[in-house]
Amino acid sequence: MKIYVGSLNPSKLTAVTDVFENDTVVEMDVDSKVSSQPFSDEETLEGAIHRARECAMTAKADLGIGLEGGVMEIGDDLYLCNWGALVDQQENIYTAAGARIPLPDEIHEQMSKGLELGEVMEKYAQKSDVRKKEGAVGIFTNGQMNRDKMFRHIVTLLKGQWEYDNL
Ligand SMILES: O=P(O)(O)OP(=O)(O)OP(=O)(O)OC[C@H]1O[C@@H](n2cnc3c(O)ncnc32)[C@H](O)[C@@H]1O
Ligand SMILES: [Mg+2]
Repeated sequence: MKIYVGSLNPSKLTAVTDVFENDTVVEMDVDSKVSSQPFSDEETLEGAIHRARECAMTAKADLGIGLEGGVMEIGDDLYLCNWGALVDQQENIYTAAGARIPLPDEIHEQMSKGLELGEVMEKYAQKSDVRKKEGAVGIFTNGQMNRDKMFRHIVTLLKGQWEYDNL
C-alpha cells in the first residue's frame, strides 16, 4: 500500500514507517486547519482528521494518516495530548489517542501567554528541535518515552482498527 502522512516532522514519519514496515510511506506537507498549538482534545483530534483527509484525497494514496500534538486542561493542570487519524479511500475515518502526562506549571504559564509548546520546550530544556526528537514527553519522562514511540502507539491503534474492518 501507499500511505501518505500529513507532516514533515521526522518523529511522525518514523512512527508510521515503523508500523507500516511493508508499505510505502510518503510524507506530505498539509494544513491541519486548526491553530498551530491546539489547546483541547477536540481541536487536536480535528487537526489529525484534517491532515489525514487531505492525504487520503491524493489520488495515489491508499491510506492517509494525520498525527497532531496538542495540550488540554483538566482542572488547573495542563496535559500533553496527542491524536491520530487514518482515512481510507472509502472515506472511513479511524481515530486514536496517545498517552497523556501533566506538564509543569511553568510550561502551563508560558503556554497560556500564547506560546507554542515546541518553542517553550526548547528554552526549558536548553535543546534545539525537541519537537522533532524526544519531545516534551521524552524530557518529562527522563527519556523513558519519546515522541516517535508515542506516535508509534497511536499508529498501531489506527492500523489495528482499520485491519479489523478490512482484512
Ligand atoms: O510539522 P508538524 O507535523 O506540524 O509537527 P509539530 O512538531 O509542529 O507538531 P504538532 O503540530 O503536532 O504539535 C502542535 C504544537 O505542539 C508542539 N508539540 C506537541 N507535542 C510536543 C512535544 O512532545 N514536544 C515538543 N513540542 C510539542 C509542536 O511543536 C507544535 O508547536
Ligand atoms: Mg505543527
